[in-house]
Amino acid sequence: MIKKMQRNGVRRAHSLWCKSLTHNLPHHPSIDKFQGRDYCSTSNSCNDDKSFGKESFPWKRHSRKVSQRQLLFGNSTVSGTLWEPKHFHTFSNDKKLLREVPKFVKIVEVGPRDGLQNEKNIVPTSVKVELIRRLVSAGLPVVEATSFVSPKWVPQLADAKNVMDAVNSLHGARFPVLAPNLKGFEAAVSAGAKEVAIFASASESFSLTDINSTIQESLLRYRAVATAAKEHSIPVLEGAVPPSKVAHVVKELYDMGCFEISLGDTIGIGTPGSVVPMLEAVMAAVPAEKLAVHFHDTYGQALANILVSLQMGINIVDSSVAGLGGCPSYQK
Ligand SMILES: CC(C)(COP(=O)([O-])OP(=O)([O-])OC[C@H]1O[C@@H](n2cnc3c(N)ncnc32)[C@H](O)[C@@H]1OP(=O)([O-])[O-])[C@@H](O)C(=O)NCCC(=O)NCCSC(=O)C[C@@](C)(O)CC(=O)[O-]
Repeated sequence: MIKKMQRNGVRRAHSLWCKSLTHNLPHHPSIDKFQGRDYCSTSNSCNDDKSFGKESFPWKRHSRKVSQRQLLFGNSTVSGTLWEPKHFHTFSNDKKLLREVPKFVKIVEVGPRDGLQNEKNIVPTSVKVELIRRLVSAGLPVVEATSFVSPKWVPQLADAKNVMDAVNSLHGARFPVLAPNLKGFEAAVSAGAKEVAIFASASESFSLTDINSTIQESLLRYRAVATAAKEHSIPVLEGAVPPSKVAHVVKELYDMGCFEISLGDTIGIGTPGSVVPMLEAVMAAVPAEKLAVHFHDTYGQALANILVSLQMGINIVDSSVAGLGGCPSYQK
């Protein structure tokens, strides 16, 4: 996101913001990156994408061989809804467009979790904690602090308990953590977490790669987490990923009691042309106020995607400090 902002000429405001957060943090390659020495990071990087298995991704970048019209109307599940005449009318002729953007937008900062989970070098706990402290003092109301996932799968966040021990003494923000199963949920609760986020994929192949289970198995697992969370009065968020079955998975998670569902374009291939129909489908199943969006700027589309989401009534947006981010299961 930050990279895109730089290209659009608003670098100063944002690089100052990032710098104030990361200035004087102990020397570490990941932190050096925040400080501008190397912005080409993880899944937000300029590297090319790859697909998962044989499943087709409606959000996936289309081949350049198809015509522009096919690009927009392609035969995927997201075909062309944005660009039907009614949408042209709404988006290009309606002078009230900007007034339709929500008056209040909540930013959910996921850098310490999504950003650092994919760093090659493991960031020391003290640096993570200092970063979180600075994000809170910058005024961010929600900072995803870490993940209680298997350290074999994500060694970068193996210090989740220690991070939470330190974060528990910080005030002024909420600190949700990720939990992929009951084991993670229980560890999160004993470490003092007050909110957990679960993450389900709408893609079978991605689900297998990321959490070693089918979508159905993951939903069963999450039902157990949601039930345990209700018993502890702990709110559950959800970070869903890609394409075709998004609305179905989102509805399942909503019915399970998730209070907020973040729609993640994990590999950064979303464009307004795919985001609008995806949101239309999801918003037909779940109220807009329950939804958040989570974009990666891999191909420079994050700001455009955020804008159309705001215009459609979404008012919760995930951010990641310095544009860090990426999913360890998705390696280029
Ligand atoms: C889900 C599992 C655990 C399945 O992994 P598995 O290997 O199938 O698990 P298992 O149940 O067979 O257990 C294997 C071992 O892991 C342990 N284990 C089991 N669970 C836990 C736990 N919670 N915490 C700590 N340890 C755990 C368990 O105790 C056992 O230990 P052993 O007996 O071998 O010593 C694994 O696949 C996993 O941890 N995956 C996490 C992957 C991940 O974090 N991905 C990134 C998050 S998603 C994301 O970034 C996208 C998002 C949300 O940001 C949106 C966007 O970016 O767009």
